[in-house]
Amino acid sequence: MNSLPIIDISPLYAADPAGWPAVAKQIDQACRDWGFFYIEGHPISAARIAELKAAAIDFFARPAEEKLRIDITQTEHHRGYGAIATEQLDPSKPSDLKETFDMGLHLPTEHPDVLAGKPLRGPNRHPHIAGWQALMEQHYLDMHELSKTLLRAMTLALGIERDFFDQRFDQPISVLRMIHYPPRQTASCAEQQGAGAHTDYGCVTLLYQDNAGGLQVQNLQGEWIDAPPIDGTFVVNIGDMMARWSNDNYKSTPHRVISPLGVDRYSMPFFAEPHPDTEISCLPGCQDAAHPAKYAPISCSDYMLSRFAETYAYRREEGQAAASGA
Ligand SMILES: O=C(O)CCC(=O)C(=O)O
Ligand SMILES: [Fe+2]
Repeated sequence: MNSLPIIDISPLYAADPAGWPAVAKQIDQACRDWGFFYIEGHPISAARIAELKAAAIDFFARPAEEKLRIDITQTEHHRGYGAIATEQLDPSKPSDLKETFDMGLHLPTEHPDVLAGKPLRGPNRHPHIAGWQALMEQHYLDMHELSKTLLRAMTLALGIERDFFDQRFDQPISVLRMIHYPPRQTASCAEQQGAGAHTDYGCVTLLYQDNAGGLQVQNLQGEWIDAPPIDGTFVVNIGDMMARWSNDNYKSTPHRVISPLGVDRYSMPFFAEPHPDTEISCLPGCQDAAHPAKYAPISCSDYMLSRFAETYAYRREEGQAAASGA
């Protein structure tokens, strides 16, 4: 087992449900074996992806002072631009050689969640680039729908109500991120990584990667294997919150990015996370007398904040407060 499964999800879009269970079974198996797989046959067009990549190249090439007008470290709601070395995904390595743009569900300042000061709730911060905001907002919605299609397939395999995740992913804290990895400067990857080894915090990640290469996934033997770019696909992986929700039936697998030498790399993960008040407690069907629930229930937002604190120095106090239930 040294290459990730590729699953054609197009039958999930057929009105006739006869083809759904076979796809659900493949997804379920891939989540148990690997926590990682590719999907093809999804509805996101090549033209959309090309437009997004062009937008990413334009934005990240702009002067630092322009990008830093929406500095993520200066916002309460974790939106906007993260300069190189803002994140350190692997604490045993130097900070990540990448820059990022993050957006979420836009909630205006008068929304009750924002007025109540709920973490991760608030307005987006977009660069002033013609067409940018409309493109990103449309893509956010389309990725949200795609993630719900995958989650619905999981409910079939897990034997839970079909709308279990639909309800919980209403008004989500999902994040759409653009990433630019400048070319690696050193021959050895030990001291300079695009993204240090990590597991994702959330439920399901859907990743577009361009054709530069560099994503690696750890297999069961602990070896790093390449997850090469495959045109027209997204790489899907399970995050820690879903591993916890599924009582570790679904795996959250370490991965990293070793940026190529001499080539800029662009990627775009969509991190699907539920509504912040969602209780993450062992899913029905994932526990029995021989396999009791391993994890205490926790709210989605408390879990996310405690994990952010490990990656971003500037969010540490808030994360410690969440972890201690303050
Ligand atoms: O850029 C990539 O290919 C992967 C990024 C990633 O793993 C992350 O942002 O969590
Ligand atoms: Fe990741």
